[in-house]
Amino acid sequence: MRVKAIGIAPYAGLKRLMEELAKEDPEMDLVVEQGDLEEGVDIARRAEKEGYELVISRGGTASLIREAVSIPVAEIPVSGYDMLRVLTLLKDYRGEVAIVGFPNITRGAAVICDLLNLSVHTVTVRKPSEVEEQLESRRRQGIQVVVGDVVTVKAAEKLGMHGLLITSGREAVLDAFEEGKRVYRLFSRLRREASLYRNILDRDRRGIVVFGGKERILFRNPAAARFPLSAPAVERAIQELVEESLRRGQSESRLLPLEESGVQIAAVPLDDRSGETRVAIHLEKCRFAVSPEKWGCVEIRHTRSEPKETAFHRFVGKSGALREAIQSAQKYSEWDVPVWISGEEGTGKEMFALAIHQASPRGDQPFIAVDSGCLKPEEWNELIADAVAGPFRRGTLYLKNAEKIPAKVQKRLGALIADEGDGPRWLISTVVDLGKEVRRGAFDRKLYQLLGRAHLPLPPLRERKEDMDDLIPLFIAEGNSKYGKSIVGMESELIEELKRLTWPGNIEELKRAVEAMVLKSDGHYIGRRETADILERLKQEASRPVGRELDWTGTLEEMEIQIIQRVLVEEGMNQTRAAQRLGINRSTLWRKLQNVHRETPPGNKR
Ligand SMILES: Nc1ncnc2c1ncn2[C@@H]1O[C@H](COP(=O)(O)OP(=O)(O)OP(=O)(O)O)[C@@H](O)[C@H]1O
Repeated sequence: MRVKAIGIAPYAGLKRLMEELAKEDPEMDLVVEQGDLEEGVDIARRAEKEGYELVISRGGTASLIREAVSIPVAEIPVSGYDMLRVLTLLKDYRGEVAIVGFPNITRGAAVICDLLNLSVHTVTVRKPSEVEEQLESRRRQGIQVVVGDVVTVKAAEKLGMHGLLITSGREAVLDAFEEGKRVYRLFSRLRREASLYRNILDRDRRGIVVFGGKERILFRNPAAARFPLSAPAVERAIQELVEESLRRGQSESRLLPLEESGVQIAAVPLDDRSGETRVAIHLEKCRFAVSPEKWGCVEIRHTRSEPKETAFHRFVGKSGALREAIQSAQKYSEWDVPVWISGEEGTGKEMFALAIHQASPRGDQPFIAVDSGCLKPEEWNELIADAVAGPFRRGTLYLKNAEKIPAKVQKRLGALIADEGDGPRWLISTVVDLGKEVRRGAFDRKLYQLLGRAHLPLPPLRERKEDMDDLIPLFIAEGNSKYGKSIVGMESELIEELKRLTWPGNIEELKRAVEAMVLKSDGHYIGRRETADILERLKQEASRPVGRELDWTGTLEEMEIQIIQRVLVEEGMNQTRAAQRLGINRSTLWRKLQNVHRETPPGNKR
């Protein structure tokens, strides 16, 4: 490897020496020009433009060049030999001598003068402009001879003094050649590496932008131009993500709905030992159009605002059923498997799905909740494309009302899940009995079997009424902050009445009812009097069919089971009263109830 180098010699003799030595070095392709200080800098600048890869120069000239160009600069050192040579010359000189120069010269000179027992004044300067001033005052002291670099010698001549130049010897020049080649090799290796990374970044289809202190953009790849970086929503999201990622010292991401499609934005703090805070922003377009008009069916959340250990802390209620569900969900969150959550409307399915996501290793990625009933066929295609190869693949996709997924999509989902390749974590929820849907051919059997491996059945509120003792105060508190009230509780008689209702809309319905009561109440306690109309409405609601509408597609036996279930619920699970209403005796009811339990999906005790 030959190095195309430019030598910049501050004095003529050095030019000659460098040229002579370069001829003997097969790796050195050296052209030498003469130039001191600024003159040398101009030569170096020009040489860099002309494609030279290395500069070799000396002393102050080399230092100035280093500041001005971005190719490596090797310096011919002023060696001990050089100094020794010039001082030996002065050994027998009787008059006084001064050495005037930059620290690189005076430091070594002082030691040598000491060794040779020479009495020489050493004067250190920091700027070329100081040289003349120093020489002037030495001259006034009667000193006639000064030793130094080219600046010193030139100034001495101007003032009528004798200037002795410290010339560089062969060894110093050869040292500089070796140093230059070493630095050049290192430099070109780094440059090759940088160009490799640059190439990778330039071809990345993600937009990549690197910010360094005070929102300065240090780098952006060509793909970044496709993203509206200065759109207010994007700017805000980037700023928040940068702050968040630096605060936590980890990557943070967010899916942002933009006009024509969604964009996944991630902030990655860079630990590049530069001593400067740098954050890379990755931008990736979704194919799935997360447009505002679809916000009813698609919701994207970013959750890692709390430590993942607290994901399940928001659940209120001490019933065994709830605690059991939380335990299973915690277990499922650790495995990256699809989970099927079933339960009547408002039982907390989405809350569980979100908690599973948050507690999982994907918690810092987006959680995308999709209402399966809302999507058109082409939107399913986009959604799956983003799930397989787009930004959704790292997050969690929660498909609610999964019984409404079109048959074709069920098959594709089944194949995707069975494949177990890279892709999102799938969570799905249903309000209907999927087992029965499978039996009547309305749901894909393979998908059902894959989902059944991790099933989380959520019991309706009427089967865990003790949870209401904790839920009611929680919803009062939420109502207080929503409506600016300061209610401290609810009359116990009213609580008892609420517990007697069947709550077909479950926790969601309870929440809305309590909030409505908070809004109506003026005192510190919610009483029955001022909330009588709400209670009445709830009673009417409670008499509507529980769970879902009667399903007329099943067999006679299946419909009988549905009727028994509904009457039982409406009679507050009282079997005697239910049997009376149905016109059968209790033992017949009991026998039929055994069928009910057999028909219910595994673990879903209704
Ligand atoms: N154990 C609980 N503690 C506190 N709040 C709860 C609990 N369970 C559910 N909730 C609240 O009840 C409401 C309904 O829950 P969620 O939306 O998760 O139900 P869902 O089963 O997904 O409903 P749907 O079937 O209608 O989509 C939410 O506001 C949720 O925060």
